[in-house]
Amino acid sequence: MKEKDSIFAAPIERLGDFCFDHQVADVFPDMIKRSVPGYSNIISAIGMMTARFARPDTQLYDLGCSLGAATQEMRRNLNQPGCRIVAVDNSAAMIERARNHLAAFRSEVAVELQEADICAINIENASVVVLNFTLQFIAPDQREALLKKIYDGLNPGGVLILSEKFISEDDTINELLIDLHHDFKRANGYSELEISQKRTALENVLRPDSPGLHKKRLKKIGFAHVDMWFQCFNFGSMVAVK
Ligand SMILES: Nc1ncnc2c1ncn2[C@@H]1O[C@H](C[S@+](CC[C@H]([NH3+])C(=O)[O-])CC(=O)[O-])[C@@H](O)[C@H]1O
Ligand SMILES: O=C(O)C(=O)Cc1ccccc1
Repeated sequence: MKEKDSIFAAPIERLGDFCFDHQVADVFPDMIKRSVPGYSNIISAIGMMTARFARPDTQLYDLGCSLGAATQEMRRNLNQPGCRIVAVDNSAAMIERARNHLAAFRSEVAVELQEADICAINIENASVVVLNFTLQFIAPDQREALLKKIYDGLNPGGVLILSEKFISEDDTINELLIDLHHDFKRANGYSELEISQKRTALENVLRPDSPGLHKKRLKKIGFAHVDMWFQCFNFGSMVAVK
C-alpha cells in the first residue's frame, strides 16, 4: 500500500501494451494523482454531484472503479435512503484491492463490487452513473452502445459524470495541451524515460475523443443537457443529465 509508481522508470526492452494488472493496482493511487491533472478535484465534485442527484431507492454506478476512489466519495456524500452503489471493474487485481480499500471506511451504504466488463452488465433504476477515466479504454466502436445503455438505465433527471483524457480538434492546441500534461508529469517527478515509455504503452489502449465528439454523441443518444464542467490541459470532466 502507498507505493510509489516506478513502473516505467527503467528501460523496458519489449514494451507491451499498458494493462491494469497487480503491478499497476499496487501503485495506482500514486500513479493517478501524479498523472491526471485535476483528479482530486474531480473526485470531490463527484461527491457533490452525488448529494444533488441521488434519489431515494435508486442505484448509483461507478464504472471502471479501480480502487473505488469515486465509490468512496459517492458513499460519503449519499444522503438518500434505500440506495445501493454498484462498482464495476474488469481487472481482478483492482477489484481485490478495492474490496480492502472500501472495507477501511465505516459506512451504512451498501456497495456491490463486481468483477465484470462494463459493456456486459445491466444498468437499471440509476440516479447517478460515473465513468471516471474509463470510457477512453473502451473500444471506440463500442462507446456509443455503452453510453446508450447508461442512458436507458438512468431515470429521468439522472446524471452521467464522464471524465476523460481528450484530444483537441485544433492540432496546435492539441500539441500544447499534451506538452503541458508532460510538464505536469515532470513537475510530479516523472523522468523523460517514464513519460515516453508510458506514452508508447498507452498508444493502442487509451484512445481519446474530442470534447466535440463526446458532446455530439451524448446529445444524439438523447441526453437533454450536456456540458464540460471542468478541464485542465487535455483532461476534463463532462456532465450529462437525462
Ligand atoms: N471494459 C471494462 N470493463 C470494466 N472496467 C474496465 C474496462 N476497461 C477498463 N476498465 C477499468 O477502468 C479503469 C480505468 S482507471 C479509472 C479510475 C477510477 N474510476 C477512479 O476514479 O479512480 C483510469 C486510468 O487508469 O486512467 C481500470 O481500473 C480498468 O481496469
Ligand atoms: O499517465 C498518462 O499519461 C495518462 O494518460 C493517464 C493515465 C493514468 C493512469 C493510468 C493510465 C493512464
